[in-house]
Amino acid sequence: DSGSAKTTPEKDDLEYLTPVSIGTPPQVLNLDFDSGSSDLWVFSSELPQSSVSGQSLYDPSKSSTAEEVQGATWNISYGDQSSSNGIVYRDVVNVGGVEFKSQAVEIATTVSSQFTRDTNNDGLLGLAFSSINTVQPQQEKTFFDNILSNLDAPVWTADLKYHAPGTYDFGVIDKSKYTGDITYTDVDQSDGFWMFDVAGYGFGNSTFKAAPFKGIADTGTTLAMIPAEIAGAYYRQVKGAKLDSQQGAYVFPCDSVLPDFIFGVGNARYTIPGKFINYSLLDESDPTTCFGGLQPDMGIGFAILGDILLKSTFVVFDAGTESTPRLGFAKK
Ligand SMILES: O=C(NNC1=NCCC1)c1ccc(Br)cc1
Repeated sequence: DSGSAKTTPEKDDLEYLTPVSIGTPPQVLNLDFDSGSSDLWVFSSELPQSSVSGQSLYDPSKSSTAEEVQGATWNISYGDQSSSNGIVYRDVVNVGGVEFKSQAVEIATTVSSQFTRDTNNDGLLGLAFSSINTVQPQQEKTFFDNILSNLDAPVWTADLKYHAPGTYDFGVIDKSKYTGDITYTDVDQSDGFWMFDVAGYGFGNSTFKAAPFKGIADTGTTLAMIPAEIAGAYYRQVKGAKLDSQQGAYVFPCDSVLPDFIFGVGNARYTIPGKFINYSLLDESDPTTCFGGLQPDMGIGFAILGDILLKSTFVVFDAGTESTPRLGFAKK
């Protein structure tokens, strides 16, 4: 099997939403594909109306193939302090033409206010490793893990774009989506994430610095959270940039010209255009102050390489054969 699903950015590329078909007859929900978590959960008919503001709801009672997983519950919180929890059904799930008949579909009975406010986001589809799935008492597998043995190749790929729709592919590496070679690097999955070594960085007129640091490839995080000293050195090149102590984030005049940011994977070098790093207005009421797409990580010991970085490349998430999983990066 192989399949391809179009993914569409919300305003400012805050997140990318991908249609997923669940149940019989199919109920289509738009989910946030998240390589930083491993639960597939959806807004559901079981939520109090006060928690729903326009989202599409999965109603298992309307699906002839839905079966409740007796006694199973889930409870997740994300890096941005959002959270959700609920109970578990199994049902047929189809992504871009690739189907799994008994996927754990975690239905929300509670969602935090960030999710309620995010009116087009109907839930998440986790694509990190199944070792961090939160279902209890028996952990469930991710959609990718479930379909892996049926895929023509043990991979999924992300082709995210700046302010434009992209694609998530499963089971195939589409040569039309990248140029040159794919550079692969080993993944350490021990924390359940797609964690890899960034070989170094460069920006503006400074030469590339071979200063390796670890990071996770996280399609569910909007920005790129990098080591604080690197973020500091980058914004020192931006006239008027400052660390907004209230946000704990760098802001700068919106008319700033931001340098490109180079990152290394193995011997390869990839460029995040400065344009991508001029992420958005800090708030709609002040059109002169903008918010950076590169921000300091919170000292958790590794970087969180979210969409700002991922959208500048074509990324292969490779489960590998019996060997270790790996990540591939290519220019596009
Ligand atoms: O939650 C994480 N990624 N996904 C999402 N963020 C917001 C909604 C979905 C995340 C994962 C690992 C680390 Br370390 C920090 C954050």
